[in-house]
Amino acid sequence: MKNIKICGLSTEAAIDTAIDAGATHIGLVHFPKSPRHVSLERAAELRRYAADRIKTVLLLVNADAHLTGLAITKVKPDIIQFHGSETPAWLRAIRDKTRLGVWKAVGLRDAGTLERSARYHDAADLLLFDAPAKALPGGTGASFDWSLLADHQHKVDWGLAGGLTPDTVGEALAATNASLVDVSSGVESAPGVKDMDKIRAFCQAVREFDRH
Ligand SMILES: O=C(O)c1ccccc1N[C@@H]1O[C@H](COP(=O)(O)O)[C@@H](O)[C@H]1O
Repeated sequence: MKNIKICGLSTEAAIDTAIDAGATHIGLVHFPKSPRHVSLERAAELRRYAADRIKTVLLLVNADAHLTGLAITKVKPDIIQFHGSETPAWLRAIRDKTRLGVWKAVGLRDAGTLERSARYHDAADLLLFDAPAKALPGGTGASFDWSLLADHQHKVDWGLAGGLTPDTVGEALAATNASLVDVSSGVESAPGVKDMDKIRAFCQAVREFDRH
């Protein structure tokens, strides 16, 4: 079964919807420039609310050591998703210190970017391939050329993100066979406002793919 991460949640109702719909992970974004930003206090509340019903992923972008430490202590996520230009050494240090799961987002521009992502192989537990960063590093609804991933021999666990929607996720899975899909803006009615019907439809589309 494919893993499903619904990212950028900010309400208890959206967490319940994601769990009921069969998502495996929720994402909480702590990045002030994002329309989905939640304070560390709110992220901690939401994480406590989700408890062990689903894996909680805390998303940070180029946070410094102080903020990263504070975020981990307060929110106590299962996994941290680094979505900026964090280095392999930084990821290794976090993993060694915290024993948390460490995911690294990689903006996939071309085959060269994919080759260079190998530098994270012994630093991250999962690579999340996303569209290249623009004004914001992610959560923009932009997708990329999935054929880049089609015949690649992956050496670590990996997931697919970037512009996925309930209508496109089946095609994306058929093109890439990703074991995890991650969506944010594709299940919203406006930036930062999750749409419960779209969350359900997204999860249903993935489960339909699983069945065939
Ligand atoms: O969701 C955000 O606001 C966000 C902000 C900064 C970095 C990453 C962000 N989200 C991640 O971006 C990808 C793709 O999002 P989308 O589905 O294209 O909107 C996904 O990994 C989110 O976790």
